[in-house]
Amino acid sequence: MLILVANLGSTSFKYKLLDVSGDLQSPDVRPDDRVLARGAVERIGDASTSRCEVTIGDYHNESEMPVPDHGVAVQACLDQLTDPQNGCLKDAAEVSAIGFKAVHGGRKSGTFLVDDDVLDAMAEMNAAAPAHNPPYIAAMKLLRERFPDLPLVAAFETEFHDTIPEARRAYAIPSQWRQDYQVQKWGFHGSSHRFIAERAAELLGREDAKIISCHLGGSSSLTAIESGKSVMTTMGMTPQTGLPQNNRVGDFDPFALPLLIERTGQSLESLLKQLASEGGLKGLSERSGDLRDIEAAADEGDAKSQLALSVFVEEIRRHMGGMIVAMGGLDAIVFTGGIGENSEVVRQAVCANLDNLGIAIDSSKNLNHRSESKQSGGEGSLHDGSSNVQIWVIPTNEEWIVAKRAKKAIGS
Ligand SMILES: Nc1ncnc2c1ncn2[C@@H]1O[C@H](COP(=O)(O)OP(=O)(O)O)[C@@H](O)[C@H]1O
Ligand SMILES: CC(=O)OP(=O)(O)O
Ligand SMILES: [Mg+2]
Repeated sequence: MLILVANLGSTSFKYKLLDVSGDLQSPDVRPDDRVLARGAVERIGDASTSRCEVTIGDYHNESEMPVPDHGVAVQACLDQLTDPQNGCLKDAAEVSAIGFKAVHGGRKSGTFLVDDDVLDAMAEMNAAAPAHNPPYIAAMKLLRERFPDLPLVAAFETEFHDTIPEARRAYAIPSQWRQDYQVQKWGFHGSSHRFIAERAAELLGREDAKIISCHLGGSSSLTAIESGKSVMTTMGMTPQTGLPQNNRVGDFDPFALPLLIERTGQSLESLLKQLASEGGLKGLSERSGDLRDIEAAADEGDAKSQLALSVFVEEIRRHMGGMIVAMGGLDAIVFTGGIGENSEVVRQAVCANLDNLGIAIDSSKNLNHRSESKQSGGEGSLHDGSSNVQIWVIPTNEEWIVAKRAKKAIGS
């Protein structure tokens, strides 16, 4: 049984075609062995450097081409998959469903077959998730047109956080806003944090561990996980909140807005647009929302890029502290996502000087992680022998979680 999973990130488009036959709970199941095809387009919107990569069976190709938006990326990947020579989707009937790592469904939090009501629910949240929901809706419509007989499944990112206690979900606002308009901390990156919860339990050899999952990428969030369940997360009502994002603001005081309207003469709409596309790491560095560019510039002494890096790290540490107290301890920190998996600079700075809390990173393991974890697909531990808390890098596999959820949603 095959499921195609589409993952439209804020800066990327990734897909995997997965074989989900048989009992997926069995300990013998290895998600990496189930991938029949995968593809990724990075740096979407950064036309000069967008990178496309595709692997279908033994066929592998990497190229650079301008990819201005997710629509072009989805179309390019569909062309690869249906390519008469190397494609593996020549016959759509071979695929049982297309799963989407959908972001904000508002009144719909869970996993659903995509119908007009689901598309409407997502559209109602466009203003809350402007970088995410519109491209998902467009991709769902495109794929529905292209493969009218295939069920489409939306696996919303908020579902994993349904277990967070109310005291950590409620904003201190008039309670009617929460009751009537669901203004609350929803949390996102649920598929990634769930994958980390499952894989970390295997690696630690226990189900009851207290874990901080650091998903750091184009969008970033931390989640505190206790016994496999989300108990606290950094993103709130929308994926603009929590940590500074690539070009979205992160936590911010809404009362700066009336002041800015008064002093700049700009409209609320224009200021919100800037907070959602000119803020975050891009706003701080005035250079780029991509950490690779920021690290390179910081290295050359660029003060704004150095500040962007420091703010990002300080925010991660601030939330980590809150999570350790909320859980009453910590067994493991896991780094994942494009930044978490690749940036030794961020991992080192996040874990620095925490010996008093029993957290000690082995700097040389951290520095050499990329070259030494090739055999294990990028997975590996970074903690020093003296550390009470384990530190891991675990490449995320959001597509695997979405595929499992989609399989259930179509009743298989
Ligand atoms: N080698 C690297 N070093 C540092 N940061 C990296 C590296 N590779 C990717 N990144 C960061 O990861 C981000 C992409 O992360 P990813 O999780 O794939 O994003 P998303 O799903 O949000 O689009 C890039 O924007 C960049 O900031
Ligand atoms: C919130 C979310 O899913 O973010 P991204 O896909 O950009 O990582
Ligand atoms: Mg992502």
